[in-house]
Amino acid sequence: MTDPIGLPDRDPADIPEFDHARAEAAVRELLAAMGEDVTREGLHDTPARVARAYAELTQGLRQRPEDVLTTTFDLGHDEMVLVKDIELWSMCEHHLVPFHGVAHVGYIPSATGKITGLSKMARLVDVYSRRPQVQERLTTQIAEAMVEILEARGVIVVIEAEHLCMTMRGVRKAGARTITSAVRGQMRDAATRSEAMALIMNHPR
Ligand SMILES: Nc1nc2c(ncn2[C@@H]2O[C@H](COP(=O)(O)OP(=O)(O)OP(=O)(O)O)[C@@H](O)[C@H]2O)c(=O)[nH]1
Ligand SMILES: [Zn+2]
Repeated sequence: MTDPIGLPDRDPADIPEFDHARAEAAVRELLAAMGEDVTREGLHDTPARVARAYAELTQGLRQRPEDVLTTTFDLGHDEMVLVKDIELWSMCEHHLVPFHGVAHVGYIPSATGKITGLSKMARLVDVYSRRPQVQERLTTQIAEAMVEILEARGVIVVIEAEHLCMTMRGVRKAGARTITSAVRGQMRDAATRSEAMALIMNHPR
């Protein structure tokens, strides 16, 4: 699969194991750069903890979308399926701080009615969220994977997220939400798209 936003899509098999020793050394350096005393008791296990946390937060780099979208049934269903409000936590690749929000993923199955388990759509969101990301790429990657793996005739992905790099630092605009969408195939038809958007936006908030 090609990455729509500039990155060659790396095969997870080509990505080396998370290098814990290297990450620990880097965290120790970062603490030292802050002026912290890296030998003080409270920080003793911090480099190892942070390394483990980042290994977890970036585990999507080592996962393939096709491995999570495996369960397909052939029900001959050819109407829209939409899973709303899938919680997501990702990490902005500019500042390595979180952005979080929800993803809404809808599709119209292939002509043969190939559908996937609903939880698999949420797993797909995780695969792409647990990487250093920008919201636009995250949105497009989810849509492309749905098209390519499920051969979906139409796909819509809408992500609403708050970026902590805009909230806890920088411009400090708490509550500002960024909305991105990616629409493919039959979901581009005006009527279908507006039906999907109405279902997505009509959430009780
Ligand atoms: N398009 C896009 N921008 C993002 C995303 N996450 C963070 N950013 C932005 O990336 C930009 C990086 O801008 P720079 O000027 O290089 O960095 P900076 O000096 O830290 O910028 P400020 O955040 O404005 O302080 C900022 O405007 C962020 O808001 C994202 O998912 N998509
Ligand atoms: Zn950021």
